[in-house]
Amino acid sequence: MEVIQTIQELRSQLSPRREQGRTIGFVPTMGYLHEGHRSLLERAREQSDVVVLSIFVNPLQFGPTEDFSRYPRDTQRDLAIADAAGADLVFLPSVAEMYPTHPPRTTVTVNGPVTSILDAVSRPGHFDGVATVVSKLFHIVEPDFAYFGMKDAQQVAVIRQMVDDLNFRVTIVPCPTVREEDGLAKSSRNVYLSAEERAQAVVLSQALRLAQDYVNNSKDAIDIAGLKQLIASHIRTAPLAVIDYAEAVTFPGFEPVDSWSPNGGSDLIVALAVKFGATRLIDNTIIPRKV
Ligand SMILES: Nc1ncnc2c1ncn2[C@@H]1O[C@H](COP(=O)(O)OP(=O)(O)OP(=O)(O)O)[C@@H](O)[C@H]1O
Ligand SMILES: CC(C)(CO)[C@@H](O)C(=O)[O-]
Ligand code: BAL
Repeated sequence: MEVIQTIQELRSQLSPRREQGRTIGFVPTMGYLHEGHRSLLERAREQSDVVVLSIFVNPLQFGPTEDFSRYPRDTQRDLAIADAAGADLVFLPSVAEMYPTHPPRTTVTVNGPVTSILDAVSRPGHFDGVATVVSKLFHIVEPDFAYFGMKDAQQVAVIRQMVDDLNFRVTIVPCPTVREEDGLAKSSRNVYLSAEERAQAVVLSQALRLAQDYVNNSKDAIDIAGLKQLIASHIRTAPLAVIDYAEAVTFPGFEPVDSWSPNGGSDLIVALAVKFGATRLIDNTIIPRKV
């Protein structure tokens, strides 16, 4: 496994492989790798000839009061995990390498319903930061396939829209959310949780399961306000939990609806953002329509 810090060196490593007709699979991350990241690398290893991992804590996608400077970092451990999971090249750029002018002179904005709700509202500018860095990384790596986790389902939708609208020649591969045994979605930020917060954080996945059961047991169209109330009441059983949002919107359109029927036109995504102290966790589940 090669560890590369500059754009020029990465391009010169990838060009000959591409010319030999080898497919490139790309897993962009912010590091502090866990089993969720590993599952993306393994999926890339199965599907692509060359697996590229990037580790870059992107300042552009953090708000001024967010955790950019304290975001967990452990490069040596990350490299060992990446190697074991079959990465061929690890791209570890500095902020100056990615943003020679900071703030950057040119950015990418994704518009429409997908960036009008949920994390787009709670984290203003976040998806511009994500779209900008991912488009730069796509231009640098020129992958055939890029792998993203569905824990960040709205991010997947934003990137898919960007890829469609700006004609990137990459196939986005969404990968399922990997969870702890009790259901908590794996996340680099779980490390911030105290023991008490960690124990209570199980309410997120439990609330999603409740939502699924509620829909499965309903014969009629679902009243979304009622569904949201059910989820929120369950989350509030955790005394340390503070709800940022607990929403249910169409998927993949991310459009608000008052009611939803499994016999209707689209799937439903139930999406949560919950704070425990300064730690903000997200999770979601997709409830499919009947086909
Ligand atoms: N539990 C998970 N299962 C599958 N994929 C995941 C999981 N957690 C993160 N990913 C995916 O890994 C990629 C890199 O994410 P990132 O490095 O931000 O990790 P993270 O654990 O989501 O960190 P954060 O604490 O910032 O939420 C993204 O595509 C993300 O969706
Ligand atoms: C896609 C990404 C690596 C862009 O910085 C980040 O948003 C993440 O880790 O999900
Ligand atoms: N996992 C998405 C990256 C972020 O929270 O900034």
